Amino acid sequence: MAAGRKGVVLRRESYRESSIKELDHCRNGSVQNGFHVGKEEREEGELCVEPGVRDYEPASGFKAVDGDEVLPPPGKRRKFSPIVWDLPEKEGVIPSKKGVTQVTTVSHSCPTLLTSPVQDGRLHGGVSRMPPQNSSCVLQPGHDDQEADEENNAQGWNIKMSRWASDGQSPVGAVAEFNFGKVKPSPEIGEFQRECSESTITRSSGSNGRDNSGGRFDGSDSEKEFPTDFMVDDEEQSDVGDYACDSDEDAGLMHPQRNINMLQSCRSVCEFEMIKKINEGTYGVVYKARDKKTGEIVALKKVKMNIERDGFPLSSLREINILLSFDHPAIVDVKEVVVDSYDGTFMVMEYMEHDLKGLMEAKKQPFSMGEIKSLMLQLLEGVKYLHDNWVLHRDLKTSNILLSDKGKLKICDFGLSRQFGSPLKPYTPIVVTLWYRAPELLLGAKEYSTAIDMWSVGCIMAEFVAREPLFTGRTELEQIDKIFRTLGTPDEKIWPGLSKLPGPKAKFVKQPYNMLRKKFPATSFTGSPVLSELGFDLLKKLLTYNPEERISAEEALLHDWFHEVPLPKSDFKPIFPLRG
Ligand SMILES: Nc1ncnc2c1ncn2[C@@H]1O[C@H](COP(=O)(O)OP(=O)(O)OP(=O)(O)O)[C@@H](O)[C@H]1O
Repeated sequence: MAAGRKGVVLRRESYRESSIKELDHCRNGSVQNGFHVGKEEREEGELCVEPGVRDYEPASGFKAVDGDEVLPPPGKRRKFSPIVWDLPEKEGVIPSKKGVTQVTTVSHSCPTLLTSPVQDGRLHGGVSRMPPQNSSCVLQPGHDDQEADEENNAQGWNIKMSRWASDGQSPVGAVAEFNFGKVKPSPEIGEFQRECSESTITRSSGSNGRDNSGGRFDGSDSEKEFPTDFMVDDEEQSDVGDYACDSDEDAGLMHPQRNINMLQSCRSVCEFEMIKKINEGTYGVVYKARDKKTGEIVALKKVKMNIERDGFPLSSLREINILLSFDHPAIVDVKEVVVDSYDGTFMVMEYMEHDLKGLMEAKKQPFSMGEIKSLMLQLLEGVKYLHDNWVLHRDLKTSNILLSDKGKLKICDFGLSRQFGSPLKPYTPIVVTLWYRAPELLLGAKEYSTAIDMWSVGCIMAEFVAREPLFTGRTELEQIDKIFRTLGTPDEKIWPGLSKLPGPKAKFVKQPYNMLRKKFPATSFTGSPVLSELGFDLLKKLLTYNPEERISAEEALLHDWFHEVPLPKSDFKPIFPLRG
């Protein structure tokens, strides 16, 4: 295994119980994180997330399955620590001490992630912050949808259990899904404005909107409809976090069993002025918007509700969860989560002027080699940070890399790569992602590592230089074929274990030579940037077949190419064209 590579199959030995602050957080109406995850009755190894900064803190560290102690990097601080790497004793369920499967549930008004015990395919009480009995809570044990399988694991997320493992390995525990009533398609900007101006707010006298009930609700309230609307009036918007409804109960802001005013955790999207729609992806529509209070320009990503399953996509929850927890200059910053009156949930992100895909298509001038090095350094720093924090991005591609007009790079779109390889969704042709997919995945590897991201980084580096994607297959077979034709057909000698991979048994092209250098000649007559020997060496190391030998982000950052002239350019001139 290449130095610096982390074994991604981890077993948590133990962890120090964190103090439970989420209830207070909600009551205090903090809008800092606007989102939190937690549970009141924690079992060993359950998701434990809370808002606020705290140290990364497994008391006794993690152990890789091969027994090597793998400690998180010293001195790393997270906003909070959302990811727990428990490996279930038995694939298929998320075990807990009591042998109870944990499911993840989501509040309708603010994506508060809750975990609750499930037994016999039913949610069981005992956890006070549960949705009401009549909130169309649908348990789907043994759901065969791959996404659902993975969603089951969102709270005890574990790479080994992810969709990158085989279908057979995918856990098939129960999944809780809540039908929160209205699901509205993504609104256009005009609709936002209407929604915000037509709506009204009712204030409760003397109430600051916080949970003053002291848990006064009892089980009898659980028969009530769980209203999904709450109204906010324009005029009241300045009073952020200080509004409430006539009665928390009537407004549905309190769940009878939760004792939490969930609304207080999230601001309303009406506090933002929509400027334009930037893009629409598989999981969300992204808008450019202005925070009416601060004037700050932000990007709002509206989470697309899962209409068929009528629920909050847990892959989006995971994205929110990860992005709220990470803090790195090369990872897009999610500031908070806001909601609208139709169950809409938006991630408020720092706004970036470009994504690399759009920019490379629109930009007439190629990036200079100094700029390419700077972009690669930033990308590798971001990927190293993810890998240091035990996260595989799994969907690195140019459209998921954002760039400011000053050349600051940020990785975005977390939690979506789990859709990789699932039945095609109409919005995103899978071929797009296929292009960056590592050969071990194409060949059906059940175990994988950080190396899959490094392959994608190699494809991106090649694209920076050539200004076009490197391998552009339309199907998995075509993708493999294109890779083999360029890099040579691998064999057991250069990739031990290859023959054991389950992947397609098709007869692949026999290409004995690596033709990569032909695509990236050392000289150019067109004036486009050329890869030096050192640059080509790094590219080759990124596009190495054997994942065990593929260069890690840590190693790549130390590569001599970055010390060779032209040096990485630190001062980008404003990049044009700006997004239209
Ligand atoms: N913070 C941001 N600032 C500016 N633009 C952004 C931001 N985040 C996302 N975008 C734009 O929106 C696009 C889609 O975003 P994102 O990839 O997060 O959505 P998605 O639904 O997950 O897309 P995909 O179909 O690729 O999975 C990006 O390619 C980028 O152009």
